[in-house]
Amino acid sequence: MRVTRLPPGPDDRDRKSFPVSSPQPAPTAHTFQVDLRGLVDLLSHHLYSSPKVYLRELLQNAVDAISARHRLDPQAPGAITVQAGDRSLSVTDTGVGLTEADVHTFLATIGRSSKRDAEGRLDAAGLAGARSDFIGQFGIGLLACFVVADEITVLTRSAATPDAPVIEWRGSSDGRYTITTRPGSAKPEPGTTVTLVPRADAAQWTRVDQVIELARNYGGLLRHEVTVVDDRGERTRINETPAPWARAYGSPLARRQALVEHCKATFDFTPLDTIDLQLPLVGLTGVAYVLPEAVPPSRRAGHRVHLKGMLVSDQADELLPEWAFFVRCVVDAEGLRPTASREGLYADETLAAVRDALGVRIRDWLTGLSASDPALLHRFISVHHLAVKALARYDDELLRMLLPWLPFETTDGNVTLDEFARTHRTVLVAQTVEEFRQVAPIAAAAGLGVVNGGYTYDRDLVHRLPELRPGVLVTDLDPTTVTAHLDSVDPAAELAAAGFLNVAREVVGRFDCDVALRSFHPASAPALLLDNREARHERTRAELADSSDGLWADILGSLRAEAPRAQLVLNHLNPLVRRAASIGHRELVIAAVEALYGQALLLTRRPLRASESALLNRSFIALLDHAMLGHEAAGHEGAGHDGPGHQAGRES
Ligand SMILES: Nc1ncnc2c1ncn2[C@@H]1O[C@H](COP(=O)(O)OP(=O)(O)OP(=O)(O)O)[C@@H](O)[C@H]1O
Repeated sequence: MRVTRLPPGPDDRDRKSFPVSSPQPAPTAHTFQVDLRGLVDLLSHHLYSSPKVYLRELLQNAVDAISARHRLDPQAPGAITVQAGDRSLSVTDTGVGLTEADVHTFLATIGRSSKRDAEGRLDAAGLAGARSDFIGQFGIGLLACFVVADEITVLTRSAATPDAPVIEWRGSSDGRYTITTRPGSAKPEPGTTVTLVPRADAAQWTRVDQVIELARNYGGLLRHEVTVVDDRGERTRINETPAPWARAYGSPLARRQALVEHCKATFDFTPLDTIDLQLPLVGLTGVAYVLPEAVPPSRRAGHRVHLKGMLVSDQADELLPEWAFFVRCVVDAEGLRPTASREGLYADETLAAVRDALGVRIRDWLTGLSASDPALLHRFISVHHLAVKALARYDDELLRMLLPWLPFETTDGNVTLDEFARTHRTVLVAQTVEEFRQVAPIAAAAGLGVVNGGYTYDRDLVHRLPELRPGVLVTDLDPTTVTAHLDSVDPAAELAAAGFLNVAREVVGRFDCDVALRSFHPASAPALLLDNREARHERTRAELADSSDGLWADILGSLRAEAPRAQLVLNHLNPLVRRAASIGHRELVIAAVEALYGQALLLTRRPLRASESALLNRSFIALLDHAMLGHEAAGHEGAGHDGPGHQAGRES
């Protein structure tokens, strides 16, 4: 390998020097030395993800060489043959070939590429030609061969200079190379053959079955014919051109089936649908396959991106917007830039524009389905409704189009918001799943319409309903709304229970909770605790403010907000509540209220605070104590078969 000595730059002559007392000795120029082994180690361990990239680099050089030859002669043959034997591997192309001078300049100079001009521009003239013809650009690709072999042999004949001799170049991983002129018969036609003898530890990468698999993976979409030949002369065709989505088929159904097969072979799933992708500005074509099963949005997308047919990445999640996690794509593009390892895409403005444009395409497919194939849309939504909801939150048009299809959990069952709003002009939103579970049956019995807003995205989406369906009112479920819709009890019963209710208010008032007596179904439920998140936060804040002092208490105090108090609704239809309302024993009433409150509290399934656990404990002990006292008293009277509740009911 050669390291180019840098000529003195014009700046060296013009550079101004600072005044110094004695003349300085003239600086001596030196040249960087390159330790090729160190460089190969860097590439193999830090740039490339696996030794297998050697084949990609060889295929890519062959493709570029054919492209360069086609610039000279569009009729020239374009074929690549990989010979995979037990002891060596070679890649032969019918490309432009190299003269001896080319070999010194391009092949043997690290970082030099015929695909850029001397200033490093990609749109160089001459052999390089237009950038858009080539995949390579960095001038390091051939080094990937040293990851699997210690020596590379290149036998080449130039098409650009037909009378130039056949050249054999042997490069070694220690940095030395030799050049030999060979007779014309050694390579009768223009083109290049690169041969490697793998090191013992890398032999697995050049075995014929591995080579076929790698060639299919990297080169399955190459536009020139690629064939792998084994020791016995058996030929395996690697690619069929054009790409599956660009071929002509007898019918739309035949095309559809072919793409389904392609998806199965590539991603191992049967797609729900396929979306054609085309962005002529960057020469991109391809297809997005819709996943038949839901995936967590955080899962990496794994799109396959080819540049000019050559696979660059099979994990390119930056190709589509994050929300499009329900598709997997295969695309082939002209105008995207690979990174130097050629295992990812360079994150430039073009990639950002491509991502946006592909996002629009996928969104259009989605919105178009509602008109073209409602049954498919239905299936899609039942699998991917979370993805669609995530998307619809930020996309008004999509929300408008898909709202009629999105399912929500409501007091009418699993229905769409549109359907729900037809029967409930006021839509109440429970903010947590627990709140919904607890309140929904009672609210439904009272004729209220409640949507479970406890799931990700649902609350936000329901609140946007009035924008799309004017006249519908959406409001968060709060305790007073529910209580207002439950049947009130008749004034005489309310009066009779007044003493009991006063004690109850005293007991639960300490927990910032009001008490109401109502009749509601199911009658088996003695009490309902209506509470919401804001009210709870407000209470926690107030508690903290009370227990802190100084500045902290002032800060917490200034955050005070008007939040609805919790409400304990006692059910007058419930026999236990009626009985509790009729007893006059103050301590037993207190224990009963604490127990009713505690039970309603447990049904909310939220974590209990220390004071609430203490209340539950207290009421349990008090009731137990009371039951045993009652039992003893009954024993004395010789009426030991009455249950404790019965006893308690009789005390007055
Ligand atoms: N099969 C080939 N036929 C003709 N020229 C070749 C062939 N393989 C390599 N070369 C020449 O050797 C140069 C260096 O190749 P190398 O693979 O190291 O880098 P590159 O292809 O230019 O860029 P990259 O590092 O991006 O792959 C190429 O620019 C090309 O001029």
